[in-house]
Amino acid sequence: MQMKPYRIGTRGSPLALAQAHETRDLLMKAHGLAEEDFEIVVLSTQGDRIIDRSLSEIGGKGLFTFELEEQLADGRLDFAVHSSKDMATGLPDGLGIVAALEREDVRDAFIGKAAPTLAELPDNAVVGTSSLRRQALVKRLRPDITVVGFRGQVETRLRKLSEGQADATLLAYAGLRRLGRPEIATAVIDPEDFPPAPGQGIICIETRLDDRRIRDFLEPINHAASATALACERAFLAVLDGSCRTPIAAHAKIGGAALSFHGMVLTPDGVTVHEVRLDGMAEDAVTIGHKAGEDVRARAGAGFFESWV
Ligand SMILES: NCc1[nH]cc(CCC(=O)O)c1CC(=O)O
Repeated sequence: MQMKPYRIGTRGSPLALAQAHETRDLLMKAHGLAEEDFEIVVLSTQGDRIIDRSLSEIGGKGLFTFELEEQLADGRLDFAVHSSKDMATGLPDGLGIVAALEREDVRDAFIGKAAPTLAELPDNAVVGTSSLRRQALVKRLRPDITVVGFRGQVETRLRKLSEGQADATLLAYAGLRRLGRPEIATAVIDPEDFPPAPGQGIICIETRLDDRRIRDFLEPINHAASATALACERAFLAVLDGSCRTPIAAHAKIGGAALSFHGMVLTPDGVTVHEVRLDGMAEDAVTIGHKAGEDVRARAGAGFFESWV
């Protein structure tokens, strides 16, 4: 019998809290535990506090995890729940992603005020997004469109839309579903045209790699196909992510023992696109992601990743 409650670290945004609760509920079910057996520890991260600049300007993804990782490393937390999409390519020594939950919808949602879909937006419309990937993919499909920075929680972005700061915005459909707000999407975009960020829609759990007890505790809620897709997409990212300013999309589709990978690297203006598709076995997920990354890197040339830094 566990005497002290398991300490789960999370950020405090409504989406982060929904993800922490989902994880706790799965663990309660898997182990026959009660709510009192868990303590949800909410930490504010730099990424939550700095909302007036884009993430690529202020240093990228580790900003959403640093404070959680500090407390993981020194034992104040047992494990932390994250959106995989927000995880840096390299994690601090001694920490690792040890479980992934079943993937939610992988697609991006379009929230249009001027029109319900990207294709139907009027000429020279304005799209609000601070994601370089979404910016590049939008510009690729609609070069006439102007992209403006848009950060903050869902409610903030909807307010900006209603104030007329943009004609449309894009959000992960997974996030809208987890928040119970899927109906605000006016369209859901085909990932073949608009591939997701590596790890999009996958909740992952980070802990100390040497904590056998916690790793065993988390094992029953790990979703094998999800973990495989995540490993593949992160291997692709690891080859390419010279800087967080590179728009990168990656989607590993798992069907039984087979894996089908689709990746893209773009310039932020969407003009230059390097696309890769690679099929293989799910057990070779990391090799496939790595190979796809090497392929894109070779085609893009060394200068590609430094050209706009
Ligand atoms: N960068 C914020 C973030 N991190 C993860 C999600 C969505 C949930 C997910 O992909 O699992 C979001 C919001 C968004 O992109 O709309």
